[in-house]
Amino acid sequence: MSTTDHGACPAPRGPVEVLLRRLDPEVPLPAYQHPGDAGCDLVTTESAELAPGERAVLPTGISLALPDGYAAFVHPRSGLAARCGVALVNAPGTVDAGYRGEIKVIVANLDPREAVRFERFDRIAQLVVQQVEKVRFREVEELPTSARAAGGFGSTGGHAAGRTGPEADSAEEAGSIQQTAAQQKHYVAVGADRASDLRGQ
Ligand SMILES: O=c1ccn([C@H]2C[C@H](O)[C@@H](COP(=O)(O)OP(=O)(O)OP(=O)(O)O)O2)c(=O)[nH]1
Repeated sequence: MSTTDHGACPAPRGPVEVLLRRLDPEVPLPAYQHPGDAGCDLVTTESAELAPGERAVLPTGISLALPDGYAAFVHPRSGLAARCGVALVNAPGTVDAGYRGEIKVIVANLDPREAVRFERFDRIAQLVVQQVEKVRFREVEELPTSARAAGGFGSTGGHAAGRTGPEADSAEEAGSIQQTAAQQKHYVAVGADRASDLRGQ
């Protein structure tokens, strides 16, 4: 469909070709699960077990040559995060266009009580490839004004705005302890799905 058929909507772009090398001959190629998905899944080629609070750097068995002007970002999988407490320590990990080494995933088990186990070829993260701008910094004495100015870190209200003094802090603390107990009940309820989420079944 051309641009004129849709008014202001640009025509969809075709996929960008990215050169990929398998470092493990059996590793499946990263694949998008659904049309329209932003990320394709990365698997671990090594099994691993992480105790609560432990982290590991897991190999994916692939390396890439991204075109200039692109980068790939290693993002967490929300199902693993919600069901197992698995996070990526450096999320999102940045894979530079010039990097030719194996892509690795730095996983951490944030669950306070349960270990998490990854088997070979479990899907542990997703890779989002994006165009990135190269900028040239120009130093100035003063920046142009803006509506937000230097406001940040809760300046528009909400959770962080309440934490202003010792009393507010202890009320927050009591609230968060209650919340943790409620969350732990929820973890037990969803725990049965932990294994299936790793494999996406
Ligand atoms: O989650 C990640 C993050 C990075 N990398 C690879 C690709 C990236 O191009 C390279 C370097 O990453 P980064 O620049 O984040 O690391 P650094 O600690 O700044 O190291 P360096 O000094 O090598 O740039 O490591 C991964 O495989 N997985």
